[in-house]
Amino acid sequence: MELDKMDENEWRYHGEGNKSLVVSHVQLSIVLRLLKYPAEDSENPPQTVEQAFRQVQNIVDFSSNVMSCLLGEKFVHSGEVVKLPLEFVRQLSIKVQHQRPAWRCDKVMDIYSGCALCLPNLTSPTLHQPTHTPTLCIEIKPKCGFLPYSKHVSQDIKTKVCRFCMHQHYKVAMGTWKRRSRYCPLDLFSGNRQRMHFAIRQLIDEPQNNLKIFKGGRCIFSSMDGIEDSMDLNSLLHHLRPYFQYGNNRINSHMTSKALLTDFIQVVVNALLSAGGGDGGVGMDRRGEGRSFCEASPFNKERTRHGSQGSPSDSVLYRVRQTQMLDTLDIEGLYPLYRRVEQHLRDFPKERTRLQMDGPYNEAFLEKLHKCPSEDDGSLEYAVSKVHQYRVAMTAKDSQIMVALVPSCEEEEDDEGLPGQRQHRDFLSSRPPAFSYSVSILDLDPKPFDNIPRQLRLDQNIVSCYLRSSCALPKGALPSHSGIFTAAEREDCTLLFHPV
Ligand SMILES: O=P(O)(O)O[C@@H]1[C@@H](OP(=O)(O)O)[C@H](OP(=O)(O)O)[C@H](O)[C@H](OP(=O)(O)O)[C@H]1OP(=O)(O)O
Ligand SMILES: Nc1ncnc2c1ncn2[C@@H]1O[C@H](COP(=O)(O)OP(=O)(O)OP(=O)(O)O)[C@@H](O)[C@H]1O
Repeated sequence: MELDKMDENEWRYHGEGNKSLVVSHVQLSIVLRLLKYPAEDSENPPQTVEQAFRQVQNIVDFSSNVMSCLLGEKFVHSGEVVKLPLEFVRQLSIKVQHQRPAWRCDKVMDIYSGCALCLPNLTSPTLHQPTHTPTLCIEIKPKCGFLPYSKHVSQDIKTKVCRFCMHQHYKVAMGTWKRRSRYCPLDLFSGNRQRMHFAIRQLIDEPQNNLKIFKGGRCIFSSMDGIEDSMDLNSLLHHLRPYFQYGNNRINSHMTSKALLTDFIQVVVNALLSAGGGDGGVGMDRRGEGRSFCEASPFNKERTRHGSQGSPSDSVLYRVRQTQMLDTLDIEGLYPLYRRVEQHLRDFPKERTRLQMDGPYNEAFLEKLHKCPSEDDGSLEYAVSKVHQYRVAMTAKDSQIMVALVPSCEEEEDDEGLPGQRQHRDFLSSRPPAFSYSVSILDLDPKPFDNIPRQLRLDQNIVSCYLRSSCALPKGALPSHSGIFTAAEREDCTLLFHPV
């Protein structure tokens, strides 16, 4: 890629989240991830070019020096900061505007700084021996996979029902989504194949922003139109069918939709549970802590034949969950420590730099993260360490897992994997046809220190809303798939939520 000869026609809209917009190159297997700003800032850039550059560099450093050590290098692609010509960025912004989902247009692409992150395109990895079959890619945003076990948790419900399942009630009440998802992260992270299968099936039924499927680098299944349902199961099955017609199925050219979906999910489960060997990151083993079932999950516990032992310690799920569990105190226990740090910074503003509240994310930061007294000794250092650990856990709770699959055939069995991606590659050799695969973790940006009060408010709102809506359900009734709150009640909700 020659930065001085950038042509917007060689790039297309790929996707976006809350903070960044991603475009992919039409030929090369790379993407550019550009910052987004609130639309009201579109006339005046909210930060200088230097600040934008620092922000993107911080993302790279946080990913490569911190998250990669915890999650395992093989899963993490930190990319590099690039400085793009402003005219190219402006033209690109115009070109992609009409493809952006309306619900994301409260933010605009940064057209002022020219800074972007260049990453390998994980939805269409280049193969040493190119195959004619396009890569199939599944992106899952699993969210928090454990129940808090901290003594600081004030509401018993938080130790029984997971944050995602409670949050679903709040999202529906607020009109974010029309229906609640029946996906539960504790099922996905359980390591139990039946529960994982069930979890992925629920994601397919109600993808929200937790599931996207790509074929040949193009998104073929998601609910990116927000509350308008855009996903179509039949169309997904149509795309999947050629990958799963095998043996007798191929000859008979008929495979039931159920069998097709079962095989597809099985391949994804295999990839999520598989190892990849090598480095495994440096997380703490907390597998035994906390309950492993969420009471709101519709998965019937009786169906679990062999219990849930947790995922293998070298799998992506294990690494993500271990890192999430650096949130040992829960937001309720963390908040007083945030206040301790905040008070100190108010008294000594220059300390913000020494304490690395906004980076740099280097070895010294990692050391602060690890060197934490086991008990609160009342020190600033303890509070800072815990705040840093919490922010790292937040990043892991909001990250995405990308599984890229390519059907493997004998001629390809000697190649060296999915190049451009340092992670492992293996053959999934169970009943469905063998696939070579790569697993990556995306969106490993640092979460700002100043977001912590918002986290506490959101936590209180979610719990209040859940308690209110679960009281509204008849005893023993399964959660319904419709909003519980009227517009007036929604207003009322806010009165219940305690201000911080
Ligand atoms: O707080 P949560 O759990 O709702 O997570 C936010 C996500 O909402 P979700 O519940 O996944 O739909 C939210 O995702 P959406 O915009 O809803 O797709 C963002 O990922 C947000 O992160 P950031 O502020 O952009 O860095 C996320 O905020 P952080 O809490 O990670 O800062
Ligand atoms: N390296 C990559 N290769 C392929 N696709 C990518 C890559 N990075 C991001 N994407 C796609 O772009 C989308 C948006 O990226 P990302 O999740 O990083 O945005 P974000 O704004 O940080 O998200 P969030 O809402 O969590 O803050 C992803 O969901 C994914 O589909």
